[in-house]
Amino acid sequence: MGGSRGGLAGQLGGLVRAQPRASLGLPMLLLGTYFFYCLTGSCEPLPPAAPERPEEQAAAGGRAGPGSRRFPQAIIVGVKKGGTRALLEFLRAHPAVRALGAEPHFFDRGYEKGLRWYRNLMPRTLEGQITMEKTPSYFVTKEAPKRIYNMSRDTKLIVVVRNPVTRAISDYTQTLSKNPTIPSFQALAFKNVSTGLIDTTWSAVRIGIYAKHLDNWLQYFPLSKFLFVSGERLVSDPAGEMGRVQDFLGLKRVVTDKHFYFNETKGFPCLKKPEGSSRPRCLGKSKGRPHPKIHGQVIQRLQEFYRPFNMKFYQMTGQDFGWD
Ligand SMILES: Nc1ncnc2c1ncn2[C@@H]1O[C@H](COP(=O)(O)OS(=O)(=O)O)[C@@H](OP(=O)(O)O)[C@H]1O
Repeated sequence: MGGSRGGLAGQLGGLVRAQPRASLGLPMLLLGTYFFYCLTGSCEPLPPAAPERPEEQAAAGGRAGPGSRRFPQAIIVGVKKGGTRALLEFLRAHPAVRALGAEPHFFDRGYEKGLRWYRNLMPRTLEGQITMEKTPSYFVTKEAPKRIYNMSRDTKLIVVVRNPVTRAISDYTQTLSKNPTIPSFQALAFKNVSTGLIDTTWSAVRIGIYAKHLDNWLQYFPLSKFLFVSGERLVSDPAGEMGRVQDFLGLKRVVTDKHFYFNETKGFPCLKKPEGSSRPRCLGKSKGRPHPKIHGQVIQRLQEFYRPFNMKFYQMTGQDFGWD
């Protein structure tokens, strides 16, 4: 008996003695987990949640809307001045697409804020809906492919491309509108006007060397993850190009020619019923603005400069964009 009482006491004693170890061990484990969590950048304070759409707020009686915030399954990664805003707005007319309106610039300028911060920016989606965002500068950001791959290797990537010469002029037009005292287009485009040497360090020129940038992306993503949208066809045949985009995203072809009309004043296709509105709407004044007149010889020289890069790009993508 005594032995068994001793045994019981011993067992109890063992438990009692074991307790301080357990009570120290658990906080240590929690602390360790927390530090590991912080090291991965996940414990930073979250930004305010993305604003809900009015109809979501109403449906939830003024509280946070239904659905959940997810990482985008598809991103419009480029190119600047390619027609990325038009594509995003056309996609938003699809009920299964929820897209962030502003450009988050997460994978180029805001990566240190962490993936949770990024996800929290996204609009809420319901089952069957996809989340999207567009930031055209990702296409020329060295680190972007790796960062997006680390978020999800299944991310679908859309690139809207446009004749690199027209794209460069469009880019210059935008800079000029913000700063009217900048040098002329030709002064910036050439290193030496008399020899016709192009200045490839000027971003308006560099962005248009699509083959070089695509090469960087192909180190991480196979070609099957990309869709290349023709910026020219997005203007001349928006419904046709949108058909390809919806197929690529695995969506029903809901956005069709019935959604568009050509606005003569704007000189561009516009949506009959944009997202959240029953009235027709064209893109803003900064989209589709007149370009300054550039000398024919300057355009020709640039066209020559881009030709080999364009050929390489057609070869890489298996698509002839008809710029040459
Ligand atoms: N439907 C429609 N309406 C208006 N504009 C249209 C449309 N479709 C394509 N585009 C072309 O989009 C060009 C701007 O491209 P982005 O939206 O990619 O520019 S940005 O990088 O986001 O600043 C813009 O370039 P600019 O013409 O130089 O202004 C347009 O040519």
